[in-house]
Amino acid sequence: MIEAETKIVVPFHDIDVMRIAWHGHYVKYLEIARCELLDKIEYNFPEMEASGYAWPVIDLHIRYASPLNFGQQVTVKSKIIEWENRLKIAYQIVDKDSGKRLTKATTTQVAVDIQSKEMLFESPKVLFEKLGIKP
Ligand SMILES: CC(C)(COP(=O)(O)OP(=O)(O)OC[C@H]1O[C@@H](n2cnc3c(N)ncnc32)[C@H](O)[C@@H]1OP(=O)(O)O)[C@@H](O)C(=O)NCCC(=O)NCCSC(=O)c1cc(O)c2ccccc2c1O
Repeated sequence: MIEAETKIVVPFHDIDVMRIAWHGHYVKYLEIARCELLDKIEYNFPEMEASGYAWPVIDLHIRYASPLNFGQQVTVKSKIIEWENRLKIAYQIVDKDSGKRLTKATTTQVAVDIQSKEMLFESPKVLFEKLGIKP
């Protein structure tokens, strides 16, 4: 399945009074990783828009198992785990050096027809084509 690995160094402007990454910033780390993953299948935002579908995030889950520290080098591993009816991506944030798992997360996106603004209950053919899978 399609996977990506994205390097992030926890920046000073993301840390809180405990010198760990504030929980809200994780959404950006996932977004950066997701864009890299979607670029791999050439179906990131511009291609989605050109295909006639918006893909809003409708669900997000994050398990903050261990904190991310200021300056820590981490790898966000992302992979597509569902595509038939919705686009679900699973993430693991691991320490770059030790490989220790720090965070688990998932996001779910659904296709919305840009013209009609209606949600599709089955993913459009274009996603299957991008994934190299027969619908
Ligand atoms: C809270 C924790 C310190 C608990 O850790 P602990 O290890 O004691 O707990 P668990 O046993 O449940 O383990 C958690 C997780 O780690 C896995 N694990 C444990 N040991 C190992 C090991 N040796 N090797 C590998 N893995 C291990 C274990 O399996 C569990 O994983 P699962 O996925 O299986 O569940 C710790 O969880 C922790 O520090 N978490 C990070 C918390 C964090 O960074 N949160 C975000 C920043 S805090 C923040 O944003 C924030 C916002 C606010 O608005 C606030 C407002 C007011 C006050 C504070 C705020 C605040 O802090």
